[in-house]
Amino acid sequence: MENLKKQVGIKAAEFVKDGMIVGLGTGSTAAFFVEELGRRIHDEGLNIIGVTTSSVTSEQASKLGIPLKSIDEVDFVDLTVDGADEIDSKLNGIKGGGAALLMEKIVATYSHDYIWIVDESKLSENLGSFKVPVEVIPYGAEQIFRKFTTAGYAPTWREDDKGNKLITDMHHYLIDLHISEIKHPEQLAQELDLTVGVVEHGLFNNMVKKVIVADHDGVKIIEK
Ligand SMILES: O=C[C@H](O)[C@H](O)[C@H](O)COP(=O)(O)O
Repeated sequence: MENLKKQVGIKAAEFVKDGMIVGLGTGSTAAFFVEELGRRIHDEGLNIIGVTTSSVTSEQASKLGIPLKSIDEVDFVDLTVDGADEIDSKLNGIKGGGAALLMEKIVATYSHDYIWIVDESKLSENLGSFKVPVEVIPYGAEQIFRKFTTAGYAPTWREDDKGNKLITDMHHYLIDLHISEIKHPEQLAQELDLTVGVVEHGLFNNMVKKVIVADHDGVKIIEK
C-alpha cells in the first residue's frame, strides 16, 4: 500500500513546473508528493512556492526546504495535489480523515488545477463507506450533534489520542457522520452548508477533474 501511495505521489509531482505556486495536500499519500517536490528542489533546482493545507504538511514542507506562503499571500494557486478518503464514479469525494478538510477546501477553491492521488481502495460507486467529517464551531456543537442524531446520521466526535474532542488546526471540533450510502452528495452538502455552526464539511463535490490512481498493475489517470 505504501508503495502504491508513493507511485501516485511521484507521478503527480511530474505536473509541477518551474515557477508554480503549488497547493500541498495533507495525509499519508500527499506526503509522498511533498517529499518528491523536496527532492526535485534539492536535486534539480526546482523553483516553486508551496501553500500548505495543514500544520502537519507545513512542518514536513519546511523541513524539506520548500518555500511557503499562506493562501492570503498569493493571488491564486496553479496546482494543488491532495489525497482523498473516498471517491465515487462521478469524482465526488470525501476528505478530512486527517482532520485537514477546512484548509484543504480553501486552498482547492483558489487553485486553477486540482488533482487527487489515491490507491485503488479509495474508489467506489457511491460515497458512504467512509465517514463524512463535519467541522463545527465549539459553541453550540452539542446541539448540532443532537440534530445529526435525530437525522439518523449516527454522529461520533473525532477524538485525539487522549480521548478528548480533537481540536482542528483552525480551532474547531469535528463530528463524523456515518451514512452507509450517500446517493445524493449534493443534497447532503447543501443541508450541511445550511446548518448554523457548521464551518465546512468533507464532501468535495464536483471539485476535481483529474485523479491519479495506483493499483498493482501500475498508475492510471481518471479524467472527467
Ligand atoms: O484530512 C485529511 C485529508 O483529507 C487526506 O487527504 C485524506 O484523509 C487522505 O489521507 P491518506 O492519503 O492518508 O489516506
